[in-house]
Amino acid sequence: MNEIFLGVNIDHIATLRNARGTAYPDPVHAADIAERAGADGITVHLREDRRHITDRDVTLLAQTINTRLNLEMAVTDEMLAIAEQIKPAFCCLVPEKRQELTTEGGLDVAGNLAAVKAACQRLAAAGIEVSLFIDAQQHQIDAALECQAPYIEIHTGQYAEATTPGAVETELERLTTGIRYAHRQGLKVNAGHGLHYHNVKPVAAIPELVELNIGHAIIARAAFDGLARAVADMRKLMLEARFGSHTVD
Ligand SMILES: CC(=O)[C@@H](O)[C@H](O)COP(=O)(O)O
Ligand SMILES: NCC(=O)COP(=O)(O)O
Repeated sequence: MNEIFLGVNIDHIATLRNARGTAYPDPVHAADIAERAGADGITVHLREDRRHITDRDVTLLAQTINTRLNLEMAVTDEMLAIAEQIKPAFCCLVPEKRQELTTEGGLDVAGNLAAVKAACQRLAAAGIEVSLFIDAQQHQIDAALECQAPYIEIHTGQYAEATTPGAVETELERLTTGIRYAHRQGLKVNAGHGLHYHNVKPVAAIPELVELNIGHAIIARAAFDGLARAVADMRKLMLEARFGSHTVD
């Protein structure tokens, strides 16, 4: 049974900082705490409107973290140029609309094949591992294969927003089917969006998954329990789901 890795998204440390325009809390400090608490990677979403993570944050994180940086970004020349300059370990290409509160769905790779394929080639040429943030739909998975992206990240938002046990089960089955299909095609499969302490275990238990990227719920829990404890508790749940509770201290 393979390990399941935790990418901690620290966007909303920057949301709190930007709320007052202070220098604190600093995402660079948050990344250090998260890594020391067990994060296997740090994820940030550099949005076109810089509503939270800024270019300064991405530059300093790339220079200071000890694990690996996963830069989420839209498929634009501006962001591609930033990625080529920063050279994060990973770039996750995500859809973006200025008016959205948060990411609302997966990237339409199938409908934008030429642009996404060109972006993947540009990032690969810069030595960056590319992940495509997509819904668990076969045609999007097939399009990701056509772009020769080594990774995909399956959008778990609909699963997270399901409100009845039946809907949760239906969404989990849909995720599992897509993840298994993608894995069989040779893709490395991550997942994320909307995962929290009460819905993460069924997703973490899917054996074909490599990594979960989780942010909002961890940062929210950190407001009460501290960031180190919030990260450690999430990682413990994930490992329990994958390996059973007897193996996690
Ligand atoms: C792509 C994704 O699902 C998350 O990384 C999300 O985009 C976090 O950023 P926001 O909270 O600004 O949406
Ligand atoms: N790609 C998902 C991510 O990085 C974090 O999403 P969320 O946990 O903040 O919803």
